[in-house]
Amino acid sequence: MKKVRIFDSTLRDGMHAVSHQFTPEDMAAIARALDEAGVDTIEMGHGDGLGGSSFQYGFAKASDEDYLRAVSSVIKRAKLDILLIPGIGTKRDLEKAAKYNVKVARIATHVTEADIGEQHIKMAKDYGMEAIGFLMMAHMAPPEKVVEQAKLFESYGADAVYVTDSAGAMVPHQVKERVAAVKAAVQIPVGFHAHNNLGLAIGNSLAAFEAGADYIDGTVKGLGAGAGNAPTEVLVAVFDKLNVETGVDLYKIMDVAEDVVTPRMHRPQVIDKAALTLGWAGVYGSFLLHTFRAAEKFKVDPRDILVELGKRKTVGGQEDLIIEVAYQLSQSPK
Ligand SMILES: C[C@H](O)CC(=O)C(=O)O
Ligand SMILES: [Mn+2]
Repeated sequence: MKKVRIFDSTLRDGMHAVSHQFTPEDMAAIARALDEAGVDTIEMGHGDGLGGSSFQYGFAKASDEDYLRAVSSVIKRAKLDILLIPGIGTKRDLEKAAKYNVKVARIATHVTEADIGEQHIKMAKDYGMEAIGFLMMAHMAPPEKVVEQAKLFESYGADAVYVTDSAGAMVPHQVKERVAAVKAAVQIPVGFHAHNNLGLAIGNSLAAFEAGADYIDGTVKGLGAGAGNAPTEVLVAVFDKLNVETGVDLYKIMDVAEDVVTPRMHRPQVIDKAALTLGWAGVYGSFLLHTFRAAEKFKVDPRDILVELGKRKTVGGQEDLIIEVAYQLSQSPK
């Protein structure tokens, strides 16, 4: 029987959908339920990774350490995972994570900037963690470039590498081309992380699996940045129909969705016009909340801001440009 490893990021990407306001108790309740359902790997933390709680990225309800303590104390089977963007998270954050039995560190860089993750991959390995390179905004680079960058991560000692559709901007053939090219070029497992801005998160995840992806990301109820991610419970059902082993109990993960996560959601996870614009314009998912705030402040249509950010090919870390774009749009003649 074929197998796929499911990474659930409800407690990390899902934090974007609740403005990073899950409490440590919320996280512990969801983590316990995911663990009992058989999810292989559970990612947690601020939506922008360790160290993300800040004026720039939005303050979380609690500190990284409070979340780590709460979640690590309830997990029995699953591997605990964190995401770290070099520059937002630091060595000290990794050190903290190691103290709380974190087993997997995903080091996230823009798709053309794997080199800024070299030290962090090595540090994570030194802490005995599984270290994974996470190439964000993969739609912005052609397959050859994604391969070049994946090979860099492999050369730094990464245990796996991800093709990440941060903007939910890819259609299935683009996912297949990138995943298949990376799979053919590296010796390590390849993962795929979808966003649902074009309604393709499940379809793209399947395309990735068919192209050879070994690891697939989901979040319960699809909770995540923009229109969210591939819903874990749907992934489990679909893989089951295809006779692909996930290790996750389907009824239990459905129950996690309905009984544990839904009551804690701030709004339904839908493809609204802003999220659809993110996918269509190819803009970074975590820009959405900042865009709403700027649109409100400068009285402009959030879609105009997103389209302009797409034209300027903005990447994670350029959040301050959102204000600038909103201001400029508010000054331009109607
Ligand atoms: C920090 C981002 O939210 C990482 C991620 O999940 C993505 O790029 O997608
Ligand atoms: Mn994401």
